[in-house]
Amino acid sequence: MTEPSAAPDPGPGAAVRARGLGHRFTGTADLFTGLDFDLLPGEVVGVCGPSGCGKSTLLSILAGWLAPHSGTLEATGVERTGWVFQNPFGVPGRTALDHVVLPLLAKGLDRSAAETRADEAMADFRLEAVRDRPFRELSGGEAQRLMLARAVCSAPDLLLVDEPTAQLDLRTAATVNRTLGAIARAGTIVVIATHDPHTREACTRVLDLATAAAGGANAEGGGGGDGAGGAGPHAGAADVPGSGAAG
Ligand SMILES: Nc1ncnc2c1ncn2[C@@H]1O[C@H](COP(=O)(O)OP(=O)(O)OP(=O)(O)O)[C@@H](O)[C@H]1O
Repeated sequence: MTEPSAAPDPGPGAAVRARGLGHRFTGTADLFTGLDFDLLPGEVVGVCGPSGCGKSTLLSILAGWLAPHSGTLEATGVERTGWVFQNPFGVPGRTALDHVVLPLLAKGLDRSAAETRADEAMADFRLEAVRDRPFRELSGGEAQRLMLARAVCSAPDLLLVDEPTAQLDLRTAATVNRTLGAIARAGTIVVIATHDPHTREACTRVLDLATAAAGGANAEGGGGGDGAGGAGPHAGAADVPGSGAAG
């Protein structure tokens, strides 16, 4: 199988460390409590649990948009964070290609080099056919994959992705999972909120918020990939053998 070309160049040594992390909103019960985990480059971490358990909330905390109600979160070496929403916004009249080229132009590439790189990233997400279509004509799944391709071109240290396969057929979903695994292996910390058992299977590690809601239990478990472990307090990438992600 050909390795997807997505090859971000994140800064060295990115890490996220959570201790005793918990959150509830004003007037709500605890969504999760006592979460301990470390995130290191090379991992694809699945955030799982039933609807409303706090997956997107945890992504907001990881992004630094929301302060946790309890516990601490330390991020070191994380200079760029990418977040791909389930229903992303784009510029309706601009082409798909324009959306992916933009961060590359911002990084200083000329238009030709930026288009070459953008085409590679779009191919990784099976978007060749919509390259020159305006954003308003894209399906929900295409629009989300487009934002994934764009995020990859921004070379984030930390990539947060909300339900990347919810709108996709099995084959396209497998491509997305494989590409996210390749992005992680290239040095990005990838965190995916998901209900999809195949995506969960492709993760190197899983944070199960259904467990965390019970109150302080360490919620980590292995993803499916290579039977990766990571269970146990403070488990980090050192506990995760191999890549496991979406081979
Ligand atoms: N700003 C807010 N104020 C109050 N409650 C909120 C706020 N944001 C989210 N919630 C509630 O917190 C809970 C967790 O929401 P969140 O979006 O994190 O869940 P989720 O696990 O991502 O759900 P889904 O799988 O359905 O996307 C929900 O009950 C939601 O209604």
